[in-house]
Amino acid sequence: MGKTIIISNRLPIQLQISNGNIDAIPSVGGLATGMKSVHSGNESLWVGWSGLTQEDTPPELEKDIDEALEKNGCAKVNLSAEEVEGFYFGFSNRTIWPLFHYFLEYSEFELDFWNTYREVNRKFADAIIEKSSEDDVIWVHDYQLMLVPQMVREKRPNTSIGFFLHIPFPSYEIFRTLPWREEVLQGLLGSDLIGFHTYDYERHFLSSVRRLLGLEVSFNDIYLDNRVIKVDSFPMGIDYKKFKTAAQDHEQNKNTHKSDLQKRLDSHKASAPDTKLILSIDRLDYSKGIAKRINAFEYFLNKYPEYKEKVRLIILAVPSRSNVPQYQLLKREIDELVGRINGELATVNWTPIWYFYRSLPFENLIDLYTSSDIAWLTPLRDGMNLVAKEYIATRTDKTGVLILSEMAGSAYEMNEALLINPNNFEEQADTLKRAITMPEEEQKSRNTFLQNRLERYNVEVWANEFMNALKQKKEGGDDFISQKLSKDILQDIDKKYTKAKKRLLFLDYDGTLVGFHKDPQKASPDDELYSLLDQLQQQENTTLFLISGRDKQTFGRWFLPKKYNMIVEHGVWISTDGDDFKLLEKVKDEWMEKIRPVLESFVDRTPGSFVEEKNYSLAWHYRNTDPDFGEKRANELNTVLTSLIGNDDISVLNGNKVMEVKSSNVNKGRAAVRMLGEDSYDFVMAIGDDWTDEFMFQELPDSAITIKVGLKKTQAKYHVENTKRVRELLKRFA
Ligand SMILES: O=P(O)(O)OC[C@H]1O[C@H](O[C@H]2O[C@H](CO)[C@@H](O)[C@H](O)[C@H]2O)[C@H](O)[C@@H](O)[C@@H]1O
Ligand SMILES: O=c1ccn([C@@H]2O[C@H](COP(=O)(O)OP(=O)(O)O)[C@@H](O)[C@H]2O)c(=O)[nH]1
Repeated sequence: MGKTIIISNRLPIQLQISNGNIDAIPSVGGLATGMKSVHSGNESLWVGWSGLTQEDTPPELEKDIDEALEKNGCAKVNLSAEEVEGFYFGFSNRTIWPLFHYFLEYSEFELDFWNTYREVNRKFADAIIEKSSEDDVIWVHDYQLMLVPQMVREKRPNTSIGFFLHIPFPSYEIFRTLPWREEVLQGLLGSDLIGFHTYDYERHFLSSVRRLLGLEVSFNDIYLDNRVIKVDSFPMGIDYKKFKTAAQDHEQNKNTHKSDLQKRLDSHKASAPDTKLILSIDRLDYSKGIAKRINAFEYFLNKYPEYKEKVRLIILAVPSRSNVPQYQLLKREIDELVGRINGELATVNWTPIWYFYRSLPFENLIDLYTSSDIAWLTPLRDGMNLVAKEYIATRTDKTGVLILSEMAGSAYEMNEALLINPNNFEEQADTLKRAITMPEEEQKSRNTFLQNRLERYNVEVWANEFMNALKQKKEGGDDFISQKLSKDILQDIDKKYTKAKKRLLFLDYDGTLVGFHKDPQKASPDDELYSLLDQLQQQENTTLFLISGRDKQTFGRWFLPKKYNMIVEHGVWISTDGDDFKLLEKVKDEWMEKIRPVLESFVDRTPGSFVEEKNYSLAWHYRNTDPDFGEKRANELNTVLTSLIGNDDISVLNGNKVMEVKSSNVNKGRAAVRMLGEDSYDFVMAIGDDWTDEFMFQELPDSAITIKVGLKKTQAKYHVENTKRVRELLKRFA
C-alpha cells in the first residue's frame, strides 16, 4: 500500500495574509483538531482548502503558500470566492448542515448551490487524482465532500477509498426531502468503506440506501454492481495523551507560568471560593443549543435561587460560518440573551455569565477545562462533540462533572456523564443542582470509567481501526469465497469447453439471464436472449437446461416452442425437446390448503406483496414492499411458517425478495444431479444468482464450474457481476 491521502474541506491550518506575510493559524472544529493528531504521526498528505480564496491570493505569494502548506504536510485546492460562497456557505452549510442536524426549516434547496457543490467536489477529486497514485489510500472526510468518492472511483476503479461522516446522518424521512438525495448517496457509494460516529447514523444511512436506491443490503454490506461497500461505526476519539499531558504540565507550572486568562480565573476562585464554574465551549452554531442553554441557566437560577452568586457560567462561543444568515441571527440572539440575563441578575460581586466570542489558543482551552467544576454541553444534535471528551481528559485529579446532551454522538460512549435532554429545562435545572452537589467520590468514580475508555479508544486507535477495516477490504478480507472470473480463468474455461466431449449447462433465469422487474411476468426473454440460447442449444454435444423456480405455464409459453430443456418449480417439472412437462419428483400438495391463508394474511398486512401459486409450491413475493418493512415481515413469516410446517415434508426457501414454501424433496440441486446421472458429462456448468441456486452449487461435483451472479456469500467457485456479464460469458461458447 502507498501513502495515505486525507481529504477534507478544512485543512488543519488556515492561512491568512497580513502585510504580505503568510500566517498559519490552527483550525478550530473537531474534524481538524482530531485528525491533526492522526496526520502528524503519519506519512500522510492532507489535501484541502487553505482558507484563502483565489482573489485573496497575490500571484507572487503562490509559491510561499504552497511551501507553508507543504511544511505542514498539506496541499491546497484553490477555490474562488464564488465557489466558497456556493459550495461552503451555500450547499454545505445552508442545505446539508441544517438538514442533517434536523433543522429542516433552515435548509435551503437552491439549484445554484448544488451545482457549485458538484463542481467543487470535482475539483477536490481532480486534486486527489493529481496528487496521489493508484496504490495510495484515499480517506475523504465529511459532508462537504460527499460526491468525491464516486468521482475518484470513476478514474481510479481499483484505489482504496474510505469516507467518514463527522456529522449525524438523518433518518430516511428527513433525508428524502433533499432534491439531490440519490446523487448524494451514489457519490458516497464510490467508497469501499463508509464510517459514521454511531450505529444510529449508520442504520439511517443504510435505510436510505435501501429505500432510495433499492440496493441490496445485508447486515452492513451494500451490494452495488460488482462491488461491496462496507458501512460501519467508528466513534472518533481524542488525542488523550496530549490533553492529559497538557493538564499535568499546567498543574506543574502553575507557580511559574500563568496565562492572563488563568490569572483571571484564579482571582475569581480566590475571591469566591464557594462559587462553582460551569463551562461550555462550542462553535457558535445553532446545532449546539447555546441559546437554549442560556435560557435553561436562567430557569435554573429561578428554580434554585439559593445558587445565585454561587455559580458562574462561562460560555466560549467560537466564531463560525458567519456569512450564513442563521449564524448571524444566532449571534445577535445570544448577545441579547447574555446581556439581558446579566443585566437582570448581576450583583455588585457577581456576573452570572462570562461570555467570550472568540477562538482561544490551546493553552487557554486547558486553562478553562482544568479550572471548571462542571462542563455543560447541550447540543440539540451533534455528530460527536469532542469538547466533552477533552474536558474529561484534562481532569487529572479525576474531579469534575460532565453534563452532556443525549443528542451528541459522544453520549453513546459517555454513559457515566450526567446525560440530559437539552429541551427539558426542568431536568437540566435538577441536573445542574445534582452536579453542583455531587460528592467528590462519585465524581472520581464516574470519571475513572470515562478516562479509561477515552485513553483506550483514543484518536489513534480510531484512525487505525478505520484504516485497518479499509485495508482488510482491499485485501479481499470479505466473506466471499468465490473468485472473480478473471481473464485467465475465462481462458481456462474456454479450453475445457472446447476439449469436452459432452457438456451440460444449467442456467437459472431470473437474476441470471434477465434482470428483475417489479412484475415478474414482465421479465420476459428478449430477442438477444433467444438468439443466444438458440445458438447454445444448437451446439453439438451440449445439453442446455433452463432451471428455475418459475411455474410451468410461464416457461411453457416462453420456451416450449423453442424446445429448450427446462426444469421448473425448483425441480418439480421437466420438459425436454419441446415435450410437455412431466413430473420429475413425486410431490404432495395437501399442505397448500393450510399455508395459503397464512400467506394471504401477510399480503393483507404488507402492502406491495403478493402470493404466486404454482402447482406444487406457494411463493410470497415482497420485492415491491417498503424494503425494511418487507424484511421485517419476511422474518415474521419465516417464524410463523417454521412453526406451522412442523412434521410435514415441506420447507421454506428464502430467495431474492421471495419466500417459497415447497416440498422438502424438491430443489434445484437434486434435479441437477439427476440430470447429471443421465449421461457421462465431462463439462458441467451451473450459473445462478440466488439462494435457491446454492443447492446446485453445493450438490454438483467438485469438477463443475459453478458461477454466482452478483457479489454475495456463496458456495459457487466463481462470481460475475451481473446478467450482462453472464450473457457475455455465454456468447463465448456460442
Ligand atoms: O470547518 P467549519 O465549517 O469551520 O466547521 C468546523 C467543523 O465542524 C464539524 O465538526 C464535526 O466533527 C467533529 C469531529 O468528528 C464532531 O465532534 C462534531 O460533532 C461535528 O460537528 C464539521 O463536521 C467539520 O467538517 C467542520 O470542519
Ligand atoms: O477556541 C477554541 C475552541 C475549541 N477548539 C476545538 O474545537 C473542537 C470542537 O470540536 P467538537 O467536536 O466539539 O465540535 P465541532 O466544532 O467540530 O462541531 C475541539 O477539539 C476544541 O478543542 C479550538 O480549537 N479552539
